[in-house]
Parts: sequence; structure tokens; C-alpha cells
Amino acid sequence: MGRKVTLATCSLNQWALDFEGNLDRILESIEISKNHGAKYRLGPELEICGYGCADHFYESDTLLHSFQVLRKLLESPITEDIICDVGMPIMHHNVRYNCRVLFLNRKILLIRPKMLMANYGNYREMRWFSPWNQLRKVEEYFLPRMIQEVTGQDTVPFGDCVLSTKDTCIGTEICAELWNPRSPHIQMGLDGVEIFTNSSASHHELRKADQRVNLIKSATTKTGGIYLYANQRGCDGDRVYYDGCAMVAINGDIVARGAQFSLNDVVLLCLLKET
Ligand SMILES: NC(=O)CC[C@H](N)C(=O)O
Repeated sequence: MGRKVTLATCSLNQWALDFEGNLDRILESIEISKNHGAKYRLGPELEICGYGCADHFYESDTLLHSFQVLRKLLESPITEDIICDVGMPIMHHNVRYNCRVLFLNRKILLIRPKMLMANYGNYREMRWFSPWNQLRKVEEYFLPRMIQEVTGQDTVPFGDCVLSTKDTCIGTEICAELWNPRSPHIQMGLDGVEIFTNSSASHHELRKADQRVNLIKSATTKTGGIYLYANQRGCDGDRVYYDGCAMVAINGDIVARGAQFSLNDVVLLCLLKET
């Protein structure tokens, strides 16, 4: 029997180290997603602290303030009854990772660290982050006390894992992972993942939007299923321009595409799909 799912992705004008502004834009995007009836909301890469924090990623304050924002998100009534997928840097066993945090109703479901890094052209991720290179391996992550107080959890799964729900299975990809010949969506697709997500901070270059479209089409042509793409939009305090253009693809076709050069801080794309 077919079931309906409503999913939301977005592009946000996040700024490096603008923790309060970034929080407001994340909450706004979650609120709009909920108004559209979405049960899952995806945002861009490292949206809590901003992608372009550069050597500020070395500062423990950047990680601390990211957790403070995560706590505010967990506590907010706006995040109730919707799976929120947000990006932030997290230190695990004294190693810094570029992560997605998935949570629902004040419980963290999983933390997924980036596995294939962007370390070419304008990107220098290996300077600040280590890749998680343990395929299908999950460890226990001890939550900081300020998060434990809200979630009531001591530890949560951290690693290469997917989210299984009663109806479907959601797998995460982070930006450059889509651009790599070892893209996780291939194995995830073989493992039964139906909804693939990609949180990006992909800057504008001529004809790069077309490359993204081709990569996403090709991914879902091979695996089938839904692919949600979120991107940063704006300058992020850097000297590049991220051009948004959130997208949704189904079985090889792009079915929705957000504005590429919008002047709005929050651009949301919503999809209602019968599965
Ligand atoms: N942040 C990233 O991982 C970006 C890498 C990718 N090549 C892109 O431009 O989209």
C-alpha cells in the first residue's frame, strides 16, 4: 500500500560564526517545513556555525557555541514532530569531524560524520576535519552534559549509519561525497535506503549547477528513490559565493529546483511523495 511522505530541503544564507542569525534561519526553515506538513527537514553543510569558519574550527568555542545552538534547537517547540537534520562540527575521541545531527522530539537519533572530504580547488577541509573512514561502523558518542539535560540520553550512535523508520529508510550524504567515485549513496541504495539526502556548501562556478544536476540524476537513476539536496546560499564570510539551488530528484528526474541566486535568506523546497 502506498504511503505519503512530505520532505523539505532548503538553502540558507548562513554566516561564519553568526550563531544567533544562523539559529534564527534554521528555525525559520523548520517552521516553514512544518507549515507545509513536512516530517523531515534537511539544511546545508555546517549550517549551525557556518561553513567558512576556517581556522576558527580549531577554537573550542566554535564547537561549544554549536552545541549551545543545538540545545536551543532541541528545546524549541518549533522542532517538535519533525525530523531535523542539521550540520555542525563535533569532536569525538579528540578528533574533529564535520557532522550531521539528526534529531526528533528532543532525542538525537544519530550523528553522521563526513567520510569523503573536499580538499581540492577552494576547499581545505582536511586542515580542520578528519574523515570518518570506518565503513558501516558506529561508535557510542558521549553527549555533552548540556545536551544530556535536554535529551535524557547519555550516548548516541556516531558513525556510518542510516535512519530506519516504520515506513522507510533515510541515508545521509555530505556534499563532496556525491562528487566521489566511492559515493556512499551506492552502498546505501544497495542496502535499501530510499531517501538520500545531501547537505552541501557548494560554491558557484560557471556550469557547476549543471554538474550537480547530472550527479544527482545519475545517483537516483542507479539507486532509485528520492534525493534531497540542500545548499548554502551567500558568501558565508568567505571570498566565494554559494549559489543555493536546493533540489529534489526522484528515480533519475529532477522534480523540484529552488532559486539559484535568490536574495531571500531562507529558500525552502517541499516535496509530497507517495511511496
Ligand atoms: N563542501 C564540499 O564538500 C564541496 C565539494 C564539491 N566539489 C562541491 O563543490 O560541491
